[in-house]
Amino acid sequence: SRVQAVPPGGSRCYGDRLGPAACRPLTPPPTYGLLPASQSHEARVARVAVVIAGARAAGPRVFAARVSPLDTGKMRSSLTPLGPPVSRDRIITSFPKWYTPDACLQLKEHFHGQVSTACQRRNTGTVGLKLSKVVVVGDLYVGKTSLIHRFCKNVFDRDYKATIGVDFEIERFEIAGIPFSLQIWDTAGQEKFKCIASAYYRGAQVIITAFDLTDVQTLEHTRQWLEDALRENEAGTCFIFLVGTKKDLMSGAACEQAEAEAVHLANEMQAEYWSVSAKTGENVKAFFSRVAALAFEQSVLQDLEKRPSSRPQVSDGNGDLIQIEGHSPKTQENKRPPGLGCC
Ligand SMILES: Nc1nc2c(ncn2[C@@H]2O[C@H](COP(=O)(O)OP(=O)(O)OP(=O)(O)O)[C@@H](O)[C@H]2O)c(=O)[nH]1
Repeated sequence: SRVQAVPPGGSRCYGDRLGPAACRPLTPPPTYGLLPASQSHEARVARVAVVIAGARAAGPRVFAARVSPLDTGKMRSSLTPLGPPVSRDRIITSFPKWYTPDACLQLKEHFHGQVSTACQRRNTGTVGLKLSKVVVVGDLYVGKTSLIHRFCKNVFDRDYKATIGVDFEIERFEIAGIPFSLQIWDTAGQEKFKCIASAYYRGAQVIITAFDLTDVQTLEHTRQWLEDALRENEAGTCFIFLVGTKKDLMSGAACEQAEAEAVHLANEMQAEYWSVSAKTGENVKAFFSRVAALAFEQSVLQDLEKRPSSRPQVSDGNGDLIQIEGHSPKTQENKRPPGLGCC
């Protein structure tokens, strides 16, 4: 594809086939994000176009490096608790439940004991200041963008506008009294944009593989999407979700059949299964609350694990205390590496 110039304030569009009308408008970069807030929106749009153009010439790695979501240095400062309070429906006080016990990552109903204690003592380290990365992948037209927009903006657009490359939203929560943010990456399902989108898979704490409940082929393709996303991440570090979209278009036996197939595949993938509808909003909030809670808990546990003082101490026989190396603060409650299924 040829790289096109982006008109000031116009759409993000650099494919041959898609005209500006077919493209999603560029989300204005967040002020704490990748580009200086002092620039006008037009200037920032133009700069994104330049970055994209450079990246297309040099390959997706460079693109990822230039605007890497892992470069959170600038983001941290603005994610301090000084921001506006989170909206009520982003406040999570009890551990959100799974969709089905037949394919869920954790069957427990409460936060891990050590996490609850750390939250009560406001002793969650840097967790409240970090962004947890969530990547949404899946075939074109399955409804990835619609799902994200329903959750983040509470809107639904019936018209299809292909995602070009990637886009992201940041959603702030308060979990067990601690601020927590998800950075939700929407990736393009179209094959020709895959190389750009895949440059953003790295560093994901959560991978959401989406398929259309009305199209069984899109379910079959989720294996490949997951494989591609996992290739960019360390084994066993990601929570995996399999999400069937457009639930409003399914009912009765057909829905049960589609869900049964999906649950079967979710178990093979070690994923948690959810059915949602971006159109009606069914299960959308519950799903993202579950994502946020699992990611939050894992982040707190990892933070506790890193602290030398959290390691248990035993006497060395001479009256001195020594720390037990490599001991995890996790208890029986959470024995497996976070991210692996534990039903
Ligand atoms: N009925 C119904 N339609 C939906 C739902 N979610 C998405 N759609 C429609 O499905 C089409 C594709 O949705 P998108 O969200 O753009 O799909 P996408 O997966 O982001 O597509 P790409 O950006 O090309 O990867 C749009 O016309 C949406 O209106 C849903 O829950 N119910």
